[in-house]
Amino acid sequence: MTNSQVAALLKDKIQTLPAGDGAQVLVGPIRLPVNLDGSTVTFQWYNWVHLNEEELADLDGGRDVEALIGKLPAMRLAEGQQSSVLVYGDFEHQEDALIRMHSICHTGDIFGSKRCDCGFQLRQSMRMIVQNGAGALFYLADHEGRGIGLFSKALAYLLQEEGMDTVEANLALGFTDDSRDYSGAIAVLRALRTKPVTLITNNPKKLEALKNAGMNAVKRIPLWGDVSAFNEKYLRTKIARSGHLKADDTDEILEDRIAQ
Ligand SMILES: Nc1nc2c(ncn2[C@@H]2O[C@H](COP(=O)(O)OP(=O)(O)OP(=O)(O)O)[C@@H](O)[C@H]2O)c(=O)[nH]1
Repeated sequence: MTNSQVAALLKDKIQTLPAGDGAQVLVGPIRLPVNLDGSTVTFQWYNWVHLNEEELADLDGGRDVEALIGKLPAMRLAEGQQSSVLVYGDFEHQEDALIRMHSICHTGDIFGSKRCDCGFQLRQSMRMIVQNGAGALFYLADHEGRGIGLFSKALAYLLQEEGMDTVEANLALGFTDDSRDYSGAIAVLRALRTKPVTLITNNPKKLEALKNAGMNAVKRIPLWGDVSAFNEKYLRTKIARSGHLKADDTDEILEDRIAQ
């Protein structure tokens, strides 16, 4: 099959969204049945890659799908990471929709590490979105370790074992506490929905990022849980130093753990 024939099959599922110093090339929707607590739930999955202006110029601003197909092997995409979004229900039209901007956590999301609450938040937010009837889970691949990358997060973990908290460890390695950027995800959200969204997060900076980008994000639902001896300090540091907001029952959730 020629690149032109492949492009003809795919072109209706590929769009280019202006973002920052280039654009996101967004692919989807793709039907994705997911095992959620033993039930099969079908999401619509979208994936995107950021291309800079120079890369876009070779692709007629992203419109030349045939040229894009031809370039894929040389782009070595497996060496970087691409973000994606799982969409559920009538995300474009339902009045109330939940979204989660989930920062990738290799250790928590994939291995089930108990040093953080990320794996719990990932699964729980999927449940909440399905229960709500419509929503979207953005899985942000360039956010590892709050933007420091997996290798640096490994070093930060070692420094934490020497007594530093998460913020001190990031600073000691020459980073800020939090260098995450949401502009790519926001460009995609804008293409998928313009009605208001409610954000699942304990982090008010995420809501601010959406609001500052002009998004219709007014509400926030907290998400605390899966507290254990392994992540209690991490969770308390989030509240004490990183500006995460407690919910009405957060103290109870933390104290319950201690009583166990
Ligand atoms: N630098 C660093 N990053 C960590 C550590 N533990 C988890 N992370 C990363 O933190 C990110 C999640 O950020 P959190 O601060 O837990 O939570 P948040 O995303 O700001 O807020 P929520 O929306 O409430 O989850 C993920 O990318 C994890 O990889 C750690 O000890 N050090």
